[in-house]
Amino acid sequence: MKQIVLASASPRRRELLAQAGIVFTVKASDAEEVVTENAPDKIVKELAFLKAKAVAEREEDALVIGADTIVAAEGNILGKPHSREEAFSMLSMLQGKTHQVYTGVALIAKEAGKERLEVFAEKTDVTFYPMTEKEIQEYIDTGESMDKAGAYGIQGRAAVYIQKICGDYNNVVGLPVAKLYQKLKEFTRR
Ligand SMILES: Cc1cn([C@H]2C[C@H](O)[C@@H](COP(=O)(O)OP(=O)(O)OP(=O)(O)O)O2)c(=O)[nH]c1=O
Repeated sequence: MKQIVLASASPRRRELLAQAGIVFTVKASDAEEVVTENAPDKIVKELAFLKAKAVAEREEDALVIGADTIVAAEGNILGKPHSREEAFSMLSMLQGKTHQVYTGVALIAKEAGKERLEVFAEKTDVTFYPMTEKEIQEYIDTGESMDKAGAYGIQGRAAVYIQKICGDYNNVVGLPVAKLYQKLKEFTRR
């Protein structure tokens, strides 16, 4: 099989892909993340594609994987917070309710001058217990908010506020490895 390249700077995506037993190299994407879509599943697919494309342009014979994660809550699209205040308002929106986490994945295979593309999105519902203002402030103090969509990481201290999830846990952490593995099987068979 041709070389697999993960177009991501995210240590979590790296760990999840390695956990799936996939051998790969990492080349962080410098894609400009410009969104033209409105629906959350379309946004993550668009961004995953842009990230994969930026790396695939520099490859001759490789299968490049790009991914993007966002949170959708009551019509709002939440990416990474830019400030403490923004993190506070995101978590205030999420506490005591159910929201959706979307991860888009783009696969671009380049071989003998030809290019093939597969893009998909996976959704997971996440329900938060209610949080007091003090708990939200204390959570932000942990420093776990800033590099994560929706200002929380299910895999860290925020775990104590997760009442339930419906769907793939790994999708929330940033990469739906099970679906990706299935898609990779199909993709490399073709
Ligand atoms: C909701 C949630 C998000 N996240 C993370 C996954 C993503 O890494 C991040 C969303 O940012 P992304 O822009 O999807 O990815 P990234 O900038 O971290 O990495 P790259 O673009 O180089 O691939 O939020 C968690 O780790 N845990 C969670 O519970």
